[in-house]
Amino acid sequence: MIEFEHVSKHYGDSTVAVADFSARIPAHTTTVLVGSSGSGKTTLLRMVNRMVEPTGGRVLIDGEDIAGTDPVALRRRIGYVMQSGGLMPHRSVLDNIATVPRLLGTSRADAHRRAADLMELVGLAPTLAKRYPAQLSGGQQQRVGVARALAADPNILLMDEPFAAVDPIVRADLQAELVRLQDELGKTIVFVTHDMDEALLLGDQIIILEEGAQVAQRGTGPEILAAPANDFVAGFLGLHRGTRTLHVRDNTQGRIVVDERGRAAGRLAEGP
Ligand SMILES: Nc1ncnc2c1ncn2[C@@H]1O[C@H](COP(=O)(O)OP(=O)(O)OP(=O)(O)O)[C@@H](O)[C@H]1O
Repeated sequence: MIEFEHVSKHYGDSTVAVADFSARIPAHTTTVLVGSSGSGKTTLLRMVNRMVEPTGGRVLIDGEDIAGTDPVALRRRIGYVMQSGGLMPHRSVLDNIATVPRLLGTSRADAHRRAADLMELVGLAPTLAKRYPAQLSGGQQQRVGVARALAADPNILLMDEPFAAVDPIVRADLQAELVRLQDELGKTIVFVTHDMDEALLLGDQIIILEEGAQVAQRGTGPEILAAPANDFVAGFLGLHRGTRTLHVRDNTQGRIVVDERGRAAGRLAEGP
């Protein structure tokens, strides 16, 4: 479990990226931080692997304050996937994926074997192993990024808008793959996006952020769809524009979520 306890982040005198944020991210689930540009999502994500140090408050992983851990060691046991892929351009796909296991002392042969398995896991053909990142499509590069993040078998996976730069059809493929992977692997995933549809698809828990990482609402997708907390959330959901395709409907078995054709897409959990 990851816990944010009253964390804040100030830059200089005037920028408050994060005012006062607290949250619990349960293990083996996907939590999506969603909000508009500049709301502090990336800042929060990077606090988890100490790429950003909070100005105040604490971040705990399994009860341990990470301020007392070695940041390099911490980063090697947390997977991190960025929008840009962040692949090393002069290294092959296989070497890119094998990077962290090699740094952790795994032999080259073992690291390559593991990398080949991971390529299969994320849906990359073995024939791509010797290519360089520039010889891959955007979607393939993001798959390499996911495989690399999984290479050291981390419990935690941080994903910062990993699918934002690819076209909508490839994005839908990557999202579906992530759902499948997560079913199989059960990682603790923190996923940042500004796309509410992506949040609804991937998030067991969704935290909607306003400027300064103020929490506008948190809950499951169906909970948020059923009862948007305020106008900001309703606006974010696109309810004012009538563009949202999922709706909540009451039937004899309780409240269900239905898609644009009225087909049931899920059941709304009973509140406490
Ligand atoms: N190194 C920095 N120095 C100064 N200000 C920063 C720095 N990093 C982020 N900020 C500011 O902190 C605020 C939150 O930034 P952050 O990148 O966390 O937002 P975000 O929600 O991830 O946005 P986006 O969706 O555009 O990536 C912004 O106002 C940003 O300009």
